Amino acid sequence: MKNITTPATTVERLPLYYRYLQKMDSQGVEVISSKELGDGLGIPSTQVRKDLSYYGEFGRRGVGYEVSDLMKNLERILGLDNNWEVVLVGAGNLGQALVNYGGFKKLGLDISYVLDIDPDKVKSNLGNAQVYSMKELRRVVTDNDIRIGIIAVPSEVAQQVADELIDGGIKAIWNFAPIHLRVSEDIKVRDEDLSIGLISLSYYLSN
Ligand SMILES: NC(=O)c1ccc[n+]([C@@H]2O[C@H](COP(=O)([O-])OP(=O)(O)OC[C@H]3O[C@@H](n4cnc5c(N)ncnc54)[C@H](O)[C@@H]3O)[C@@H](O)[C@H]2O)c1
Repeated sequence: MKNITTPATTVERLPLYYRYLQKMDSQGVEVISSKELGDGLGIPSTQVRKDLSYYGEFGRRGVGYEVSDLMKNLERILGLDNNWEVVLVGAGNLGQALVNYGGFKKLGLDISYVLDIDPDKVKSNLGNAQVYSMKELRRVVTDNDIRIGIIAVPSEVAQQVADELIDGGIKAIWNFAPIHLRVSEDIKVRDEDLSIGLISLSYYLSN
């Protein structure tokens, strides 16, 4: 696999391809061209072909890609064939919305464990997950060999929560708290800030 030099922008587009293929598959589409795939996502077909070429030779010239075959390859490339169990810290407004969203599970990403510091929330159920006390963090993470954690706590405590997750064995963090987390190089952090999307729309309307 040539993904050592794969540009980050290509990696960001792979989930879009995968999701679109899932949609096409559910509609019974068996073969798709790079043009159809690109048109569905607003991405030039040349870019689609280039992105996929980092990972091998998929599809046939003049015919296109077999949808199920390309999906399987993307599942492998994206690690979605692993069926990751995910731990979420912070059963507040955002945490509840994330747990209740059914789309992650369809991608093989299951928010199976939720932790919170609030005793009123501990032992309650959130979606299919039970809420655990923070005292149980290490046990939950190590016993279940969980590698991915989501942070949905106030920013003042996010670093401390990140440290606790990492101590427990978490290797990748999806961080929704609006702070920059300090972590060692072997930990992958993905910051998510929905307000940036809204602010950028405000910017475009103002300029
Ligand atoms: N990135 C985004 O787009 C986005 C959108 C909304 C909220 N946020 C951020 O997500 C975070 C949560 O927002 P919210 O609206 O759900 O807040 P909230 O107050 O509704 O929920 C926070 C939860 O974290 C728990 N908590 C507090 N300290 C904790 C600790 N030390 N350990 C474990 N749990 C702890 C609280 O008990 C509560 O259940 C905030 O940092 C907020 O800024 C980000």
